[in-house]
Amino acid sequence: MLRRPRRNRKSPAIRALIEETRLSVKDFILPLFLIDGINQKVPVKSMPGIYRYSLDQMLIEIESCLKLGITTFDIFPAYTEDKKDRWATESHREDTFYLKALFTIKQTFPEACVMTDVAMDPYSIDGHDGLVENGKILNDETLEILGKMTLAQARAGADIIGPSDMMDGRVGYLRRLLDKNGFQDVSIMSYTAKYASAFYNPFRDALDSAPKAGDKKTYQMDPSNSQEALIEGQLDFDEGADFLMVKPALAYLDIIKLLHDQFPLPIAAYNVSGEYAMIKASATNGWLDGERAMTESLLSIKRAGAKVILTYFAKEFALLQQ
Ligand SMILES: NCc1[nH]cc(CCC(=O)O)c1CC(=O)O
Ligand SMILES: [Mg+2]
Repeated sequence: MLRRPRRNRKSPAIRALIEETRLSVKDFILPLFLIDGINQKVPVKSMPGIYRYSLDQMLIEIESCLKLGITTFDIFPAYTEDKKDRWATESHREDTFYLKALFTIKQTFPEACVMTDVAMDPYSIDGHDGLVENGKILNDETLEILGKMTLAQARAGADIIGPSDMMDGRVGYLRRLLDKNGFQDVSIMSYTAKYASAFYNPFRDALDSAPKAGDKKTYQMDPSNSQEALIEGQLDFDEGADFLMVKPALAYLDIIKLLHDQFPLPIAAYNVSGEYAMIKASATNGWLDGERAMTESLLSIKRAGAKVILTYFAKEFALLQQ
C-alpha cells in the first residue's frame, strides 16, 4: 500500500493540521424570543435551555452573548391572541413592544447586529404567513402587509430583515420599498428555500403561532424537491437578496451545497427548533452525547457550504469555547 490515509489521522496535531472545517462563534446568529412585560424569562417546554424573554431580561442575555463573541441576534416576538387579526395589523402599528424593544436593543448595544422576522404568522389570527381568504393564501396582497412590517422594523433600527414567509416576489418588493424610503443599508436575508417541515413545531409552541387550519404547503417547499431551490435562489439573487437561506438545515444539507455552488452570495442555514429539540431530548435521556452531537451537526452544516448558521446552540457552543 503506497497510499495509507490513516497516516493523516495518526495524532491530534496532524488531525488539527488537515482539519478543513472549523466552527467559530462568528458563524452564528442566535434566535431569541421576545414577550411583552417585565422580568419575564419563560422556558420553552420543547426547547430545554431556551426562553421567552421580556425586554429587560433579553438585554441581559444579549449582553452576556456579546461578551462571548456572538454578534448577531434574530429576534422573534410572541404575541397573545388578543393582539392578532386577519391582517397582522399589530406588525406595523407604531410603538408595539417588539418595535420598541428593537429600538432599545440597538440603542443599548449599537455594536450588535439585529435581525428581524418578516412574516405574518406571529400576528395573524389564522397562524399563516400570508393573508388568508376562503382558505387561500393570497400572495400579492400579503406583499403590501410585509412591506409595512418591513418599514416599521427598519425604522426601529433593524440591520437585517429576514422575510420568512415564502411569498413570491417579496425580496424585490421589499428591496425597492426599503430603498425608496432611505433604507438602502438595511440588508435582506431571504428565507430562499424554506421547506414545509415537521421540524418547526417547537418554534410554533414558543410563539403560539401554529396555523389554525390547513398547512403551509402552498407556500413552503415540498421536501422532495431540490430543483425548485435553484429557481428560488435565482429569483432572490436577481431581486437583490444579500444572503440566501436554507431551512431547515440538517435534512437539507444537499440544498445548502446546491445553493453554495450556484450563487456567489453568502449562504445561511437555519438549524431549526426541531433539530435543536431532537438533540436535547436524546441527550437528556442519556442516549447520545449532547455536546458532541451539537458540534458534529453544526460542523456538517458549515461543511455543506453554509457561511452563516442560525442556531439555538450558539450560546452553548460559545460557552464551550471559553
Ligand atoms: N415565519 C414563520 C417561521 N419563522 C421561523 C420559523 C421556524 C424556526 C424554527 O423552527 O426554529 C417559522 C415557522 C414556520 O414557518 O411555521
Ligand atoms: Mg421565493
